[in-house]
Amino acid sequence: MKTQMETDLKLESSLWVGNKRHLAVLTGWHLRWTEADKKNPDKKTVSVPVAEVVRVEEGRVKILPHKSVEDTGRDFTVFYVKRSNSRTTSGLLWRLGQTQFTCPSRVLRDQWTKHLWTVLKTHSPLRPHRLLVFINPFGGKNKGRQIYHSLVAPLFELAGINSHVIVTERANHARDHLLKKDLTGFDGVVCVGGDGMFNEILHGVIGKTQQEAGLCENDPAVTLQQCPLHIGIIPAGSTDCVCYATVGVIDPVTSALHIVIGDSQPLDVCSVHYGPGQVRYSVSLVGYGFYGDVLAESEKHRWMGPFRYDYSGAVVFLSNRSYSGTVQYLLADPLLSSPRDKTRCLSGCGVCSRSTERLFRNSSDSGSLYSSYSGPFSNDSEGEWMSVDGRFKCVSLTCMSSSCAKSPLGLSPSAHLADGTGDLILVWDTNPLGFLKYLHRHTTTQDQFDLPFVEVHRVKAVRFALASRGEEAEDNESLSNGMDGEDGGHIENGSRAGSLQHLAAGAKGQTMTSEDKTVTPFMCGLCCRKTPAVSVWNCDGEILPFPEIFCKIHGQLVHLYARGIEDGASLRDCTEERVESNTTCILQR
Ligand SMILES: Nc1ncnc2c1ncn2[C@@H]1O[C@H](COP(=O)(O)OP(=O)(O)OP(=O)(O)O)[C@@H](O)[C@H]1O
Repeated sequence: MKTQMETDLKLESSLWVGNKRHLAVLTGWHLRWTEADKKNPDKKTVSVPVAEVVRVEEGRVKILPHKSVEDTGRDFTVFYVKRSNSRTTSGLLWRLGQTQFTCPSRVLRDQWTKHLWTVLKTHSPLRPHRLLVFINPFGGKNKGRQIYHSLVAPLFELAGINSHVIVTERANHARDHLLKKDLTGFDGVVCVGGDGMFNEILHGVIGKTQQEAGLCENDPAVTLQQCPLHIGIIPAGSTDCVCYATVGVIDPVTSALHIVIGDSQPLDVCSVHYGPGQVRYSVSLVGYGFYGDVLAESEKHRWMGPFRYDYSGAVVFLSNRSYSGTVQYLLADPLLSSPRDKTRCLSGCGVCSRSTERLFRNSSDSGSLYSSYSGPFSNDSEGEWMSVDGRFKCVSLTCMSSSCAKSPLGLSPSAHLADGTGDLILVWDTNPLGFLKYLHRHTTTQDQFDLPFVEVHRVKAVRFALASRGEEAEDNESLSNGMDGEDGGHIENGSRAGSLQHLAAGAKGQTMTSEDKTVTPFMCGLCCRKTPAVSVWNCDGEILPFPEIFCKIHGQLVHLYARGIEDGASLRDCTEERVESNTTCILQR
């Protein structure tokens, strides 16, 4: 069915592109042009969604090496998003396409530009006009400034975006600025850096929103206010996992174009409450055990650069540790989706869009999540609380697939960006070979959950408590016994029954003793029986100083300038083959 916009705004003319006559058509949704030569059987149509038109300018416009405009009175230039395949990753790269049209008269030219500007305004209400940009000059390979000024700033300028740029001088500079300064007039915040820098900005934006709403973000019972400022990520870090999982490629030009056209991707955020009333936010990994130990170990080897993660991973793997604890989790509705349904959260994801309505319908009473946590377990209206205890290699919670270049499908390949849930992955204690198999599957397309010692649950909240010292001693003993003769199966030394238990007990977080915090030198677990009792939590690359935590997922708390991972196969069918050859691609890296 045609919309009002489509029927009202149809414009069709014969225009020149280069030295060839074309039939150009503008509807409410698309700008299309096709070569008018009836004899040419190979003529192609270029079809650009209006939402992906970056800029329309009168005259013949060139932007490289410097912007120049030649106005003959009959020309106009359209800049738009053009897709191409990436040679290095599986995703689609976005580039700036440019086409010059020549009209038979100035009147027709004015009619075309006026119509294009009108549809652009109507279609893209979220295009930013003013942005606050933070550049971490020391992220990744120290190229943040260069990436921004050579690849991103020219696009912002072309799109008429006014940017206020701050090069950070210390860690938490961006977060403090966001919390303290007046942000009136800004449409969004841009992070030029890696995941650590994004996390800083995430804390600043969420903190500022709650501050202005008069809400106490440390209180897990509070329903946090959705943040009005969009966040854009220009990848310039070492891993750039959040960018990869929300855009599909790590490419500054692609990300800049998503910002320019005002794409909007809602994102779930996990609040992690620990210690006496403290909170941190996570969008990718909250991990205890292996992932906590790898982070703690890698902090000692920062001088190695990004290689420190591989090195520390190997060291921690060889230490063969496992930890006791009790994990309690509030199950999400299994009828809506499942972490093993083999779907992927792609651009326009049905699960996320169905969740949008549900999340906002329930937002008025979602504070009751925490009430269920502090009281006895029950099958309340929010879902079912479950409890398991035993020894784990790792306990991980992720709000997204957490895919990255090294693990293209991620920690939980079917996790959704914006459905108000997270995936809890419990890897029970197993022998080193079994655990290696689990880790290796992250780098392949094999199902990492199809192992007897791994389970995954789609959840809305999680609580982790340490085992009591008595239980732990027992566990350690059974660990040493269980080591012998196991091959890939998990070592049965805890309760996996999913028994319903009382949550009130131990609700207060236990702090680590100084003995727990002391880093024991890692040694091969096969020859070293005494392992430390407590690990640390890795919260999106930050170490949490308390092992007992409560996590709650806040559906769609923030919005990114992104649209989720595009399905390359379907887009290739509908756009790439129809792009004509004389369309130039500028700003190519
Ligand atoms: N000027 C600065 N000096 C020192 N540290 C900074 C500065 N600006 C930001 N930081 C901090 O540097 C940390 C790491 O930065 P960033 O995430 O950009 O790069 P990275 O660690 O190389 O990449 P990734 O996080 O993707 O692995 C962030 O936690 C941030 O708080």
